[in-house]
Amino acid sequence: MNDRSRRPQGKPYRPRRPRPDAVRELAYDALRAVDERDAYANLVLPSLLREAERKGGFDRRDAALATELVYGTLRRQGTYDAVLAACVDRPLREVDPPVLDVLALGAHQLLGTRIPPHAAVSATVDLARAVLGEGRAKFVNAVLRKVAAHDLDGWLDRVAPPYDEDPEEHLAVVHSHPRWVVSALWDALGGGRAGIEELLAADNERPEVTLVARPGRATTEELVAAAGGETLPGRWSPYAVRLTEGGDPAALDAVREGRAGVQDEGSQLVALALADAPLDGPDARWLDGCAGPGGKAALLGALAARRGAALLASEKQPHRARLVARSLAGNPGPYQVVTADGTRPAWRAEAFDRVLVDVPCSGLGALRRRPEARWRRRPEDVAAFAPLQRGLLRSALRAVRVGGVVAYATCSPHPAETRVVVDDVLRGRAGGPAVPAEWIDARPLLPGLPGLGDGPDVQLWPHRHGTDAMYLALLRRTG
Ligand SMILES: C[S@@+](CC[C@H](N)C(=O)[O-])C[C@H]1O[C@@H](n2cnc3c(N)ncnc32)[C@H](O)[C@@H]1O
Repeated sequence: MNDRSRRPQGKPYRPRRPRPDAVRELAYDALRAVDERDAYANLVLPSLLREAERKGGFDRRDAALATELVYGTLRRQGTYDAVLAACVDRPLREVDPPVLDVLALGAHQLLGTRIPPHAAVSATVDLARAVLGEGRAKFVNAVLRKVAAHDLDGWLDRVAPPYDEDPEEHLAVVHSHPRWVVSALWDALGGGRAGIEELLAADNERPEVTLVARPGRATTEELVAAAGGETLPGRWSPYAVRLTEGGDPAALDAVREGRAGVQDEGSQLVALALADAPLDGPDARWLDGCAGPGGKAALLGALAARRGAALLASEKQPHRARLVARSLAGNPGPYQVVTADGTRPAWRAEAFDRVLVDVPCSGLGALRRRPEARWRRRPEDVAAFAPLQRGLLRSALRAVRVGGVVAYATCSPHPAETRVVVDDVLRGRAGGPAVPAEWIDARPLLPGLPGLGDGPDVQLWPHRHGTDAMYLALLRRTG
């Protein structure tokens, strides 16, 4: 008698259809949202995690694994695509996107984690059965068995061209960046192979969560005590605390009450350098012309309050202006939040003593924070920002009084968004009159930071400074 004949009469046979484990199912849902709806992983994942925790049976370790699977799969997508292309007998663009997402999730478990290979394959095939069906699960199984034949280094030897033959393509595959991004970052950084490799590797690391204790509102000691031991002081900013074990910043009272916030040290340094730039004459009116969502505005507001200065925080997008208002709520000194287009300002010329314009940009300096961003950006995006960046800088220079200081900042190191924009505006190139202004050497305003180059502007780097790749130019209006 075989097993089949022993089944109780009347109960229909159902092939085994195991439930995939909840962690992988959640990771797959996040990858689909990023792929299908252009969602941002750092927004979609927390909401999926909250939902899973609400339903129960999903603990902190599950959340950590799901986060690692989603972020790692997205960051390493370029490398995994090269590996998968070698294991699939048709072009990857002919493979359905949901199947590719499952394959990439499996490849990450096999090549980028310590999950044992048999567990990585079987858990991913279970997921495939549930979300793709039996036929495609067999395909997933066959492909992942091929992927499992080598470790990551073994695959890189096979799929990346030798560095000597094609350095940019080699780095693109090994460090999982689009080739044009490798090229752009290398141009901006300069130097040889070691530096660019360190930068690309830093982009693939999960950044520490850094907090800012807004001066006069919270102290770093308070944050360290509340965070419970797993912290380090900031590398450069006296107001920074690093949560070395991650942790949940929203659980801290100071963060919930807006007295502290989550803020990369690079962003803190931009606000501090503007506040500390030498100034003759009055120092009473400060402007943040591109304030949303409000991180730098909140630090500037606290610094301005200590000096008896007032801050005007302006933002074009109404929903982002609301976020600015939230981040400034409770600021101890005078401030106002307005919704305004910074290129057609609602304020008088020469009304301010210090002005920040942290302009919209390609974000190539913050790739470690947004794992999918590098695959979404296109080379033409970089040039597309330039007219707006020039317009905002010109308006900022008109808004500041003679002798006052403007800080121009980007979270991109691309010269077309940084030095070229500033030079164009100072020289009256690219469609606008020259505004009389001179450079201020920004380097002494970032004390202790190594490798700041020849100045007068400053470019920060993740691999050198542990910050996002923020750019800062400081200018003084001269006429
Ligand atoms: C890089 S973000 C600023 C980040 C902000 N300084 C912070 O630290 O939270 C640039 C901001 O400029 C805003 N923006 C874009 N075009 C603008 C314009 N014409 N005038 C004013 N703000 C603008 C964007 O909506 C975005 O919120």
